[in-house]
Amino acid sequence: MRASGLTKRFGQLTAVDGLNLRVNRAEVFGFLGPNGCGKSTTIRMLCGLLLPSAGEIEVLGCRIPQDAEPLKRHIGYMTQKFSLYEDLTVGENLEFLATVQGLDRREARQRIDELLERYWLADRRKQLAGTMSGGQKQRLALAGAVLHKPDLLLLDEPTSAVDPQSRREFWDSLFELAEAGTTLLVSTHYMDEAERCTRLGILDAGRLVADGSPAELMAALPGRPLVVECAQPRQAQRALQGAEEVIAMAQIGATLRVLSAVDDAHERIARRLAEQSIEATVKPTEANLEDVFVAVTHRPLERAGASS
Ligand SMILES: Nc1ncnc2c1ncn2[C@@H]1O[C@H](COP(=O)(O)OP(=O)(O)OP(=O)(O)O)[C@@H](O)[C@H]1O
Repeated sequence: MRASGLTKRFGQLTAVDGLNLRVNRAEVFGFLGPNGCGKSTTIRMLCGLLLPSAGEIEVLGCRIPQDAEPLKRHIGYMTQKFSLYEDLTVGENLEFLATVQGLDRREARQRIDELLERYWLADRRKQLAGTMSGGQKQRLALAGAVLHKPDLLLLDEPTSAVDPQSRREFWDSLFELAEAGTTLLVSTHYMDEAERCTRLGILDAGRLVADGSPAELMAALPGRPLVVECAQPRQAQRALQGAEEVIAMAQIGATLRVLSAVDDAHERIARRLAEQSIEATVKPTEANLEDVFVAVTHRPLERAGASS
């Protein structure tokens, strides 16, 4: 999948701004970014549901939007909001989708049986979809999205409404699909999910601000992360605000994570805090994706993942 100069304007707002993107076959490409940075808009353009204001898209050898119709048979799309029929049973939802996808009756019956088994839904076939838990609904939505064996699956924050255990199971299912050759593009707010992607694109205000494997992004981090442990992390954050050696800061639980580009940051930060009579321990720490996120978006993670 390739996109170049991809842009979407809604009136005065440029939601996606000149995005260049390349996703290779069987890759698990993660889209990471704060709320409203343009992830959903990009995904909707990539699967031909939304017309770009400018730019070119090529998916599985087809040009979007010109060839969007034949491409629909080869791609699957799953949104963060449950979009199946709550007043139909699990089985009826899949049967309906199989009809929409043009599967013949025998083929549909076989495929539905297979997917109900694979996604642990076999004993829920007759249950109304609306009465299932968040995790079960997402498994059903995934079964629906892969019913026609798409080559490319686009998932827009598929795990935002499910608990950590269900998220892990859901990701196991995604890797199973990738292993079988499906290309996956998945947007997420969660760092643990981002870490599992083979490649990541970080979006901020409609622009791609980082692109690479999690290891590459961490290696390219400008500077070294430090952890400041003190009784009042917010007070420490205020004391370091605007300091020239600080690239970015984020409060993580009871500690403050500080990114700095200078070699003697450790001593300089400890001195600044001492000058303001803030008792703190400053320690170097291993870089993680959260640091990359904070460095490229200049936003703390809590705010980025606060809603949806
Ligand atoms: N149909 C629309 N009309 C007007 N503005 C829109 C429309 N769709 C999206 N936007 C705006 O475009 C921007 C990007 O929205 P988008 O939903 O793509 O972000 P996102 O990164 O998916 O956010 P979230 O993580 O909250 O789902 C936002 O400012 C949003 O309000």
